[in-house]
Amino acid sequence: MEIRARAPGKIILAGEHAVVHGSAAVAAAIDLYTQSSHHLPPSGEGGAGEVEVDLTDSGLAFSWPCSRLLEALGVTSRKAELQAPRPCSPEELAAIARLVELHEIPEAKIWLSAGLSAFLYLYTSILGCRPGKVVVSSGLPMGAGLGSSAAFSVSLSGALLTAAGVVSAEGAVGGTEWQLLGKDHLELVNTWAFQGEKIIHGKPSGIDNAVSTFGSMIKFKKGELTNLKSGNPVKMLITDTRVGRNTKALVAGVSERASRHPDAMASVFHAVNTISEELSSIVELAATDEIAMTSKEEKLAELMEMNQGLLQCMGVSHASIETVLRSTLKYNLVSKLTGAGGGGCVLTLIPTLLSKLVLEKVTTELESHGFRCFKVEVGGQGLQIHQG
Ligand SMILES: Nc1ncnc2c1ncn2[C@@H]1O[C@H](COP(=O)(O)OP(=O)(O)O)[C@@H](O)[C@H]1O
Ligand SMILES: C[C@@](O)(CCOP(=O)(O)O)CC(=O)O
Ligand SMILES: [Mg+2]
Repeated sequence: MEIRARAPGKIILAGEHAVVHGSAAVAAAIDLYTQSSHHLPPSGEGGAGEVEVDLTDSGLAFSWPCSRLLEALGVTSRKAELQAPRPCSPEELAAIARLVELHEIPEAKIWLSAGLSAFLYLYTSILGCRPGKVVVSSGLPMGAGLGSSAAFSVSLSGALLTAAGVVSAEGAVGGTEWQLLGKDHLELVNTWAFQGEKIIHGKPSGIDNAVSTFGSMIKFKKGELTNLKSGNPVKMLITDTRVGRNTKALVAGVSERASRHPDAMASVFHAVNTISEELSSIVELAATDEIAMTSKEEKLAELMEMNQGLLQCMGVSHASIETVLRSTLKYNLVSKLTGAGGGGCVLTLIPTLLSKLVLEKVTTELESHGFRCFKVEVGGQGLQIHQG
């Protein structure tokens, strides 16, 4: 029996980093997914066998004998904890890191070790040291600000909790083979995925796993989520600068700056909070004619521009991001980084009245710098399950 779960990536329209320090942020799911499938071993294998994970995007697969996992971690899945995950303790994380180190990961792919640790934690906590195989594949660029770490944790948690019989799919997603979970089950998946994000990010706000689990467009503040009903479709061009970076290090860098300049950074975070609040009410306005639409888009663009300035204050912009900003500004288009910054992806707001020709020109110019441009659908479904 195979259980598949797919979870979307996200864009952050306003509020990244500041959201870690309690400000509001606005994010939306995008139609690029990470898929995890869990395969049960043939019945009767009992406690023997292996736990295997195939990370198809990196072309690497890893396995651990169940006896080795049991010896290192003990029986970690306990029924009561399935409903209320306990955070991974430093001792457990160290034991997991030693299990990851048993495999020689090529230096060029060492960033995978955080994802592997999250996998081992989620697998053994949810299914214990039982044999099984998980295959992960993703349409998201990794480490580029589109929330691949959260989509990884959400899809894994969804597949493993379904395999454990703790959550189950109910309604079908119209015209597809995918099914949705009810609200309580989604809440539980989200709580588990947050533990995975903690292993990968260190100190996540929880916004990425929340939007990947629940989908749609959301405002998120201090763990509280508000669904936003976008009055008109929001069109964004995404530019991947292809400059690799690591969210954990960038989040830690902002916290260090905040401890060096607590008052100045508190003002920056406060300003971001105001921008996110304003942006969230503007996206909900339904503009019914061209004049109203243009005015709405101008306001959104201005708020994005202000947010980008504050992200520069936090020290998370990058020369490649600045190149995108300059290139798009030539065409009167506003951009901001999305996610942790330091490279990765940049959003450009595409006004409804923008001609195809201008869009082509700006895309060609961005691609001439070696960047990759693509358009995404914003605000779609969150976690989806397929059993069969
Ligand atoms: N499909 C995947 N397979 C293996 N690891 C993954 C996958 N997706 C994400 N990860 C883990 O998440 C990390 C990237 O997370 P992060 O730095 O937060 O960037 P982002 O979430 O913006 O893509 C990777 O280095 C890896 O450890
Ligand atoms: C910088 C931050 O706000 C978003 C990080 O997103 P990503 O991992 O770069 O996709 C961190 C967080 O909210 O947990
Ligand atoms: Mg991430």
